[in-house]
Amino acid sequence: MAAVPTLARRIARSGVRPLCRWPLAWGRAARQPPGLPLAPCRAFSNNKILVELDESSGVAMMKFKSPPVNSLSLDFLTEFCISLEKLENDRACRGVIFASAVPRIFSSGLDITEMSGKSMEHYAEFWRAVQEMWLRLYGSNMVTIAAVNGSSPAGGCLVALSCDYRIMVENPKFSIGLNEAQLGIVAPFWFKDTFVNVVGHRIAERSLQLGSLYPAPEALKFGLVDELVPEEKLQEKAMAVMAQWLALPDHARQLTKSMMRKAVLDRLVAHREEDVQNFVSFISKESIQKSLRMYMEMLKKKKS
Ligand SMILES: CCCCCCC/C=C/C(=O)SCCNC(=O)CCNC(=O)[C@H](O)C(C)(C)COP(=O)(O)OP(=O)(O)OC[C@H]1O[C@@H](n2cnc3c(N)ncnc32)[C@H](O)[C@@H]1OP(=O)(O)O
Repeated sequence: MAAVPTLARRIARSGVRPLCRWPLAWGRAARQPPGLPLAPCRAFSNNKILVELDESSGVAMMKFKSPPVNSLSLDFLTEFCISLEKLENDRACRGVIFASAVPRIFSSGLDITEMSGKSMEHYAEFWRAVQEMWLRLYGSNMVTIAAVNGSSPAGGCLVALSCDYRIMVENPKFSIGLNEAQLGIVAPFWFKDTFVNVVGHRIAERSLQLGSLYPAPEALKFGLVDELVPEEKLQEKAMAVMAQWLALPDHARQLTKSMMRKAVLDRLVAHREEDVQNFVSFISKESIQKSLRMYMEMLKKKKS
């Protein structure tokens, strides 16, 4: 399997820079009365992701900072996996909240430029990184909460669906869903499985066939997200939900999570290379490349 060495090499090459070891403005520091000693907070950052871990609560905040739209490029996915692995191996960390540092967009999904006009080798490397991101996030032992502070189509929706809980800003201009069919492409079986596990078979089947994107209030109606809050309450709400989930013993929660998700994870692990080959042969078809080019053109025209 070429997958593991390739990603491992990219991880080894990538520099993750420690930023500081004291509290930052988003967590306890913001709530702590003045004059009291502050619990330590560790932060690290790479080019596209910023992580702050509050050691006293065991909660990390991972912020996506890859403007203009937090698209899931190969570099983004590699940095995401490195950051998640660091937290997973850190005994001080029990939960992660994911949010965007880019206004109005949580993530625009897979970076279309990684799937268009590139070599077969590139498509294979990119797809392995997408698989790796999902395997690590869906299979994480930590409590994972998506604080969806903007639109979140396709791969962005998958990130949110892979978490344990989703809180979205109540703005109806923000939409979420697996819209792959609108691009003329097909969500793979493990995107579908993850979706079915959240919303059920019927809603997933209809939404996938139509490539539906749902405004936040509609997404709430059928459980694609768990709750809506005003933007200014999002962080506070995510911390409160996290505290609820962390109140349980880790081992009981982790074993339960694994019981619920194992079959779906195992299915990709068992067919990983086949899934890569399937993606490469699908995405390199001229008809699919044409659809992607037209979609990118449509995005550009929408602006003018
Ligand atoms: C057998 C296997 C089959 C294959 C399975 C593949 C599964 C695929 C999963 C995916 O995730 S595909 C990607 C789907 N994503 C989308 O459809 C979102 C597209 N983007 C938008 O709808 C909008 O950009 C937005 C996110 C709602 C933001 O709108 P806004 O008006 O704020 O910004 P824009 O002007 O539209 O975009 C700015 C800039 O960014 C470029 N861009 C947007 N999204 C992507 C993307 N996903 N990948 C790459 N680039 C993207 C956009 O073209 C603009 O570029 P410039 O014109 O400024 O150069």
